Amino acid sequence: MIEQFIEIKAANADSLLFYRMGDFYELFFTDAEVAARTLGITLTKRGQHLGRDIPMAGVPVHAANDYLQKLIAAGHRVAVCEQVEDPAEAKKRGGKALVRRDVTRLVTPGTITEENILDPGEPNWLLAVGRVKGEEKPALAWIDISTGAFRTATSAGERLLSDILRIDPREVLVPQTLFEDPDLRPTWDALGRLANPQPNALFESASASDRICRVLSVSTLDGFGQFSRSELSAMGGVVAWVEKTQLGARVPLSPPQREEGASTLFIDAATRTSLELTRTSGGSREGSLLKVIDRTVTGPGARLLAERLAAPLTDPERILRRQRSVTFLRQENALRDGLRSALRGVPDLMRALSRLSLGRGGPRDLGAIRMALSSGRELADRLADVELPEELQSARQALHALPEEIGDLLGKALATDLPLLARDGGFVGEAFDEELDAQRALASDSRRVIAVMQAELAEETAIKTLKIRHNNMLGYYIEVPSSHGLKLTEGEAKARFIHRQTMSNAMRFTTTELADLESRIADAGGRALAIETAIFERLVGAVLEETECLRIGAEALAILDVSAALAELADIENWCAPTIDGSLAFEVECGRHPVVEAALRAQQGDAFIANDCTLSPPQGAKAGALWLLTGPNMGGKSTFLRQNALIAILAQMGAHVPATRATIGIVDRLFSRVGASDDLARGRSTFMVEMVETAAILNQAGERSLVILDEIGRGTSTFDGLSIAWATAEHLHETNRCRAIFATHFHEMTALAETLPRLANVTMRVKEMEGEVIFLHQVGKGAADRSYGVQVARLAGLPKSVLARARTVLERLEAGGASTPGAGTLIDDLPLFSAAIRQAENELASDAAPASAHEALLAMLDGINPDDLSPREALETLYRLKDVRRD
Ligand SMILES: Nc1ncnc2c1ncn2[C@@H]1O[C@H](COP(=O)(O)OP(=O)(O)OP(=O)(O)O)[C@@H](O)[C@H]1O
Repeated sequence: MIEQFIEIKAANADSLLFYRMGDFYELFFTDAEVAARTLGITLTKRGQHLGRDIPMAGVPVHAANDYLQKLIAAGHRVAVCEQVEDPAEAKKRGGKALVRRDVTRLVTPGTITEENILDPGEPNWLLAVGRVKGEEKPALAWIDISTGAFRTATSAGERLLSDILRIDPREVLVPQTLFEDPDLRPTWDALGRLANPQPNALFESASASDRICRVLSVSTLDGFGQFSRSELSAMGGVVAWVEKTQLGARVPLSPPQREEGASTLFIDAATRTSLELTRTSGGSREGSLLKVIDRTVTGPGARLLAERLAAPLTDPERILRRQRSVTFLRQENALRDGLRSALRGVPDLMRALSRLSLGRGGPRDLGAIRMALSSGRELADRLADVELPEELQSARQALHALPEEIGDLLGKALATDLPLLARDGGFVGEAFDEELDAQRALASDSRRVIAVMQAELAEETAIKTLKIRHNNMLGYYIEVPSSHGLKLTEGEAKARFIHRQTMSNAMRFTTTELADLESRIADAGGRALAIETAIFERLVGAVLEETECLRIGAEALAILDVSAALAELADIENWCAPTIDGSLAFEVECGRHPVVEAALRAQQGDAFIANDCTLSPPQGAKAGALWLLTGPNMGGKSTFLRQNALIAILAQMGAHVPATRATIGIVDRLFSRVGASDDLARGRSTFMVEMVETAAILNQAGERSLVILDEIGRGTSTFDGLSIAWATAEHLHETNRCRAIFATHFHEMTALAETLPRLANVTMRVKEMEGEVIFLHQVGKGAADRSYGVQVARLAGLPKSVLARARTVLERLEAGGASTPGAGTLIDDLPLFSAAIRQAENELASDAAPASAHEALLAMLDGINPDDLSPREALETLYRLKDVRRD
């Protein structure tokens, strides 16, 4: 057996092998060790191989899905190996012949379909990258086999990572040569375990067309548009992987849809992470913008919302088409409520359809389609006779076009309570199939028929205590007390009653009639199941015939859900419909940050303070404005920066926005540099990360971009930082000419307003009362004169002694007037240093023993608090120490 395992494992080396043995999937060797570690199951051993114990671990078949889920989540792939022949067949080959086994399915993160493994609100994209020689730009193709969605796009080297992150796939297939391309190394490193290198052959562009045509059952791809060879390579790769993992099952793919690069707002990887659109920077959905705005009531709706949020549009007409649906449903309260309650509980039609198509579906999936069809009809009725905006009109049309006859057929065929698996039977309702009803009647009538037979036999034999019973060994039998048993073994009765067993106090018999009845009952059960299985296949076939129509209907349901959800959100949260046009305007009146606002509300803290933002080209100017935002720590600068970026995203995804009024001239690229984090894995310090991201912005932002920059240059010395921030602001203004907000603690930069005409100074207001600062969170014209860092440090709980010392240092620094006075002056002025130095100098002057000079230096060192020193001050202190030693 272990030889069979080794052979199958060798063909699936990069997967954990689930090897079916009875009611368990067993894992052996290192697979067993990995599984035991990941799943917390017991590691045992079974036999020996090459003189060593074979490690083994197993999971029960009935609970395999839960274990699969954990292994997939941990980034593993699993090959499920089943028995592929009847044990009886194997026996025919010889007593010891092993039952044939083979891999029947490869489970990988991007190819799962199980309802309990999938998240209902998230798509499960499998993505492939392709790039052929002679074509510079890599292409992407991605499929969600749980719904059949199939997309493709052309990317570019520098934006490959951001494009991949926008799609947010569960698995990324990469041709081996691209995986080894040093230029793309950082992309694969950033993707980590998601990237799955595969042999180049999988991505052969020449054979890709045929493969895709075969899967889509078409003779040519021409009808779907012209694809580049790189696109074909990516599409071929992703389709080949689906075929490989699904091992021949028919995948219900929809025709490939091309996404034009310029049609979506470009959001680079760092921006996407820092804005926490669909996940927080910690990776969780909780606390993301998506979580806060999601009011959808169905899984497909939640997925569509996430998709729209991840890829806002850049065509005003397409945006407005979506926005009009939201505005309409916002006004039509009653209709919206009705739609939402009808949508609640509508099952996930596409996922059910996909499972049926892959041969992994069951009666409940048919039930889901039955229910989705009847809900679709109900929703279409609700929308009938209403004057709808264009997008909703198309949705209504799609719902009207849903195949009524399939709904009726399923309605008639299916019972109310449905089992998970077809082989469990009992899912076809009564009066659907005569033969089935007859067989069922026979099976269920058996009790009555047996009771009648028992009464007749008791009368005939005059044995009142005669019973007909059943057990697994004998099946049905007649039982009489021993005292009567002999009667049945003599005379005429002997011919009729066939002796089966003698017990201590009873004897058991059967008759030809009873045996007949028994086999009829057993057959009836089997026959009923066979009829049901055939009906199941017929129903699945009929449903799959209508795949295209059902898919369009499912999309319509998702669109209704998203539009109604965004309308509900806008209504409850009091958002406004932004004006969208092709200008360079950016006007937000009373804008809010939806996530911070929700958090403040949840904490029952202060109300969120709304703020205006105007980045439209100032009078007479051709390019947008640059706001230089100063203000205290904790004043709300980052919140303000982010909220304006989020408003642009929400506006361009077609939603209403958290403001009282907004006009957004299309933004084509959005960049943000907010918050600092190091990237130790890639050997980059915090400052380095900041500079790399700033470089990306300065090199890419154009007139139509929106840029938000938070505290550029804080990770280095004051002068260096200020110089970089200064030059960056000038570059943004003069060269990039984009709309931008630049937050900084370098108050010196406010002087730039004198030379840069489109730059305006704004500040977060604070009030000082009895030495305390009160953050007003209000943005107003002008510049801040200080950062209130020490006050914020107090709020954070820094020790009192440190705060007192910091205040003294600050006072001296401010009195000095310069931004970084020489540390020498400071040391002289501030008591701790001067005391330490004086002590050291005294001790050296009095010709103290070297030990005491040493101690004096130690005392000086004790007096230094490195956190309080700027790099320059630190250097000066060092010289000072050296000087003391020289003296
Ligand atoms: N407009 C607002 N209304 C009410 N509270 C706000 C507002 N903006 C920010 N806050 C509150 O102030 C906190 C700090 O905001 P934020 O992080 O934006 O400040 P900051 O100026 O960027 O601080 P730092 O300079 O220290 O990074 C937020 O967590 C939030 O609780």
